[in-house]
Amino acid sequence: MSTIYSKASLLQPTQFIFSSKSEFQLESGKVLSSLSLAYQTWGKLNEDQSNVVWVCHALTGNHRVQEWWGGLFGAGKCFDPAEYFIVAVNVLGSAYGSTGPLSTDLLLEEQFDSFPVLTIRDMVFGLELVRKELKIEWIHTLIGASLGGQQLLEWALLIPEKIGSIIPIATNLKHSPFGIAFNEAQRLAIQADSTFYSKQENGGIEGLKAARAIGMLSYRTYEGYKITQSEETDSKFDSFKASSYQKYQGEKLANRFNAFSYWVLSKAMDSHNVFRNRDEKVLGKCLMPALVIGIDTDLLFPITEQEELTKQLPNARLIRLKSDFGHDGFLVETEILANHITQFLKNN
Ligand SMILES: CC(=O)SCCNC(=O)CCNC(=O)[C@H](O)C(C)(C)COP(=O)(O)OP(=O)(O)OC[C@H]1O[C@@H](n2cnc3c(N)ncnc32)[C@H](O)[C@@H]1OP(=O)(O)O
Ligand SMILES: N[C@@H](CCO)C(=O)O
Repeated sequence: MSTIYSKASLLQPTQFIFSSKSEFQLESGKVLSSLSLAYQTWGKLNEDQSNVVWVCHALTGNHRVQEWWGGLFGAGKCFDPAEYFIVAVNVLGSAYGSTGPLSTDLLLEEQFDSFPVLTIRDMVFGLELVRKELKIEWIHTLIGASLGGQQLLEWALLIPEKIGSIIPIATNLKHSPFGIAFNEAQRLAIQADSTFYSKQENGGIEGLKAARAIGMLSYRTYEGYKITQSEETDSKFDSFKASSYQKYQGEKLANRFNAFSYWVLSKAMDSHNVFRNRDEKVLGKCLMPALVIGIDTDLLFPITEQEELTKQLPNARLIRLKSDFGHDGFLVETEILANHITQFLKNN
């Protein structure tokens, strides 16, 4: 195990690696031969350890929250590191330093397309290891959207007595048939690239680009594309802006991610079901205040899913966020999000 905890007193985000040489048991029954989790802390843990804000990131996000949620985290923002001790872990299976399909310290039979199936619960057991390493016994606020919200819910069910409040955004209690179908369409695109099976770092990269282009359709909306990708002229019959946008988004992801992690994380998203092997009233034990946020145009995690979540959590309030940007609204509409969160933090 390795951390340099005292560095967390700096007001700059600081990166760490948690590592364990012990086998890590997965829900599938398989084990990972070793485990590393990249994480970041930002701010200072106060004396009574009451100021922890823990962030769970979405599919292709990472632990460096300032890079993708700068509207919520930073000096003068609703989660200001001068006030809060902000922790985020790069999720197990991802591509930003945590154990994933490209980790060279894994056995060969665990790498590339042979990386074992992960579930959201596996990810949360990874978060638990980091929490224990940091000796955090109380999380003031746990926040996460999309796949991050799925982790949040699983974690809140695992340690409800250690969590002060939760902010699940654009997420669900179990992944829908529609969501699984979207993920499968993306995995089919990856599989259609035969280099996915070549046991090389860049394997499946063309497939990944196509997968991202498909994914974008589930993250955005008709209206969003109309606003950003409409042509200025009616004279065109080819080379449309919307086409080059789709290609660009594929390239952009391919430059910062890999097909194997994308595969594994999308499978984990599919696995999400808080009711698996549990009672149907299980949410009743999450008594902490909850600010549930949904986006009115979200196709992938429609607001009916957050309505159901709000109904099942004993102490929850639902905010319906208006956005033209669909599911990705949680990354785009940070000003409105920040207003609601600031109000929630004042009241709890
Ligand atoms: C620094 C990092 O790597 S952050 C890593 C963490 N990433 C994440 O957490 C993932 C979450 N983030 C996201 O999904 C996205 O970044 C979002 C939702 C926040 C915003 O999406 P973006 O792709 O940045 O915005 P948007 O959809 O408006 O596209 C803008 C980009 O498309 C380009 N673009 C727009 N229209 C077109 C077009 N017709 N043809 C080609 N390119 C186009 C723009 O030039 C811009 O390029 P840039 O990103 O290189 O500046
Ligand atoms: N834009 C988000 C979508 C999934 O929530 C991501 O890439 O993580």
